[in-house]
Amino acid sequence: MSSDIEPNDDMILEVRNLSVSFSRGGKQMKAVDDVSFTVAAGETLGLVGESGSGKTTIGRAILRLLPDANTKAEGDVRYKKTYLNTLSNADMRHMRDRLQMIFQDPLSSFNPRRNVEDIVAEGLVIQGRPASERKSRVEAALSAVGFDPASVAGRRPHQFSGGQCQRIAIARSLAVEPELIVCDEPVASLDVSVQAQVINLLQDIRESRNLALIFISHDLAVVKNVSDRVAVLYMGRIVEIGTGPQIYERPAHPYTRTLLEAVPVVDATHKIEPDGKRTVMPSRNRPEGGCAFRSRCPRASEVCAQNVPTLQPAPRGQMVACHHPHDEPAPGMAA
Ligand SMILES: Nc1ncnc2c1ncn2[C@@H]1O[C@H](COP(=O)(O)OP(=O)(O)OP(=O)(O)O)[C@@H](O)[C@H]1O
Repeated sequence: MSSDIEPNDDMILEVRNLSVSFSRGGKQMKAVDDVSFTVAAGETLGLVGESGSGKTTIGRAILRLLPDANTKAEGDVRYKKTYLNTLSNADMRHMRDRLQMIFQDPLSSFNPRRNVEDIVAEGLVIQGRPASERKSRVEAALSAVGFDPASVAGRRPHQFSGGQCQRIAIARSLAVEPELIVCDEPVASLDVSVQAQVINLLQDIRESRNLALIFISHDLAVVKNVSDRVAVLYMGRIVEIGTGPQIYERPAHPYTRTLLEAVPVVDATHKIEPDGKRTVMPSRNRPEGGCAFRSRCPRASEVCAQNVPTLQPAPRGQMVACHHPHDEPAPGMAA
């Protein structure tokens, strides 16, 4: 059986055994723990998990955008034949033409004194492209995200809505013609109607350019329609990874089911189970040994406290890290 973490011919990105820890007050805190996955050309991988599960850290680690001072990253990140983790800072800067990242709050990444044309041209200036080529590439990128270049190029970022700013950020990424974009919660701060527009835009661009996307969200529903495969993260580890139908129709991990049922979280330390019981959530410190989800898991048994579950093939073909995976369809799904 082919595994979701095994490379294939179309694969352009391979993340293998990635771990990231931050030092805080003299202590090491592991934000990402032994994560492996691949992304193929033109594929969208959804990366889902609740706040603090390590999604942004994975995205930043791929592009080497983590702060050096308090960060320790281990493992390999391979883009085609190049191990990004071994590159000099200068070579990595060049590599960012191929791999880009967009963020939840694009406005904060724009220089407010610059106009849209200069913002979209930023990567092209770093590449040393001549002015005439910059102009035509900026126009093409702005058109690709649905703007009339002549009417927006001279305006400043604060004159645009949140959705429009995200489209400018997407145009800035597209201008350097990347092959992969990490989209970190790109619609989380937008109105629902605008969310759909931005998601549709990303889909269209992906299809027309055979772009690969890593689409980060805390919400499984948001990534459902955009992802070919979905990886579910819990406390820095992938607990389940598979295709859309595997994850949404037959989720095998109890945590994936919790996310799908959208159980309301009361506060940071308690949540309400479907039967109304309040469950204490584990602290951000990973429990020693065993499965990190066990204190929230209705299926937990003794073995869950003893052994860390590793990703194994589930009957429906996805990979799941659980000692007691589900095999029945999700509630409301046909068998
Ligand atoms: N630069 C940093 N220094 C110290 N700790 C950090 C740093 N960046 C992230 N962390 C910690 O690492 C853990 C994972 O954070 P991360 O932002 O990757 O999670 P996330 O899943 O993207 O969450 P969110 O959806 O809230 O952004 C968190 O506990 C966070 O506080």
